[in-house]
Amino acid sequence: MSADALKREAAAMALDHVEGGMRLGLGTGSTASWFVRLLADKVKGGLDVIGVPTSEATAALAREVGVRLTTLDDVGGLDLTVDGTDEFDPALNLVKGGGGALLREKIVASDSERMIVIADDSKRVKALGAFPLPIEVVTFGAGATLRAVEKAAASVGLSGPLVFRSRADGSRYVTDQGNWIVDASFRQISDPKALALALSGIPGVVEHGLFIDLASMIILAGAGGVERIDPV
Ligand SMILES: O=C[C@H](O)[C@H](O)[C@H](O)COP(=O)(O)O
Repeated sequence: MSADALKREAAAMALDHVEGGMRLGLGTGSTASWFVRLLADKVKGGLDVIGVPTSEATAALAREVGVRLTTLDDVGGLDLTVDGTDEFDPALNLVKGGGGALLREKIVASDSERMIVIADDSKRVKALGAFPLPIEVVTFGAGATLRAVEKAAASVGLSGPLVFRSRADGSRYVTDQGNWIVDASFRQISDPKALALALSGIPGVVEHGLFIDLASMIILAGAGGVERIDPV
C-alpha cells in the first residue's frame, strides 16, 4: 500500500471518534487533508459538526469540500482535534510543522479536550530529531534569535545546522502568521521537554514544533493494518 493510502486509512479510523455536534480542530498536511475530505463525506450524509482550521490551506480545503468552519474565539473550546505529525516517539511526543502550520496547530490542539494524531508508520521514531525541528521566529532580529536558539540547544546538549526555510523559488518561507521558520537539525533529541522549555524562553521564538503531552492517541497505519497507540 502506498504512503498516501496508509494516510487515508489512518484518517478513516479517526472518523470513528467523531460524533454529531462536535467542535473539531482540523489539522494541516497531507494526512490531515484526508481526514477533512472523509469528514466532508460524512457531513454530506448528515453529520453535523463544525471545524476550526489550523491553516489557510486547511480552511480552503474545508470550504471546497463543504465542512462548516468557525473560529476558536467563536466556538469556546474544542472537543477533538485530528492532525498529522512529522514524527512521534514512544511517549507520544511529536515534532510538527513540516507544513509550516505549527503555531496555529498548537493553539488549536491546546484548546481541545483530545488530540488524535493520524500517521503512516514512517512517522514512528525511537527518539525525535531525525526530522528537522521547525521553530517559528519573528522576522525582527531573526539573526539574534538564531544565536539564542543555538545557545538554548547547547544548554541541553544539542547542536546542529539551523536553516531558514525557503520556498521552491528560493524566497524565504513565510507562515500564515507572517513569521519565518528555522529548521533545526538536532538529529537525536534525548530530552524533548527540556529542549521545549529552553526554546520557549527565547523572546523571538513564537513557537516550536515540539508537541509535548498534547497527543491523546496515535492512529498509525502500516502494512500490517491500523494500530491505535495510547499514552503509557
Ligand atoms: O505544519 C504541518 C503539520 O504539522 C503537518 O501535520 C505535518 O507536517 C505532517 O504532514 P503530513 O501529513 O503531510 O506528513
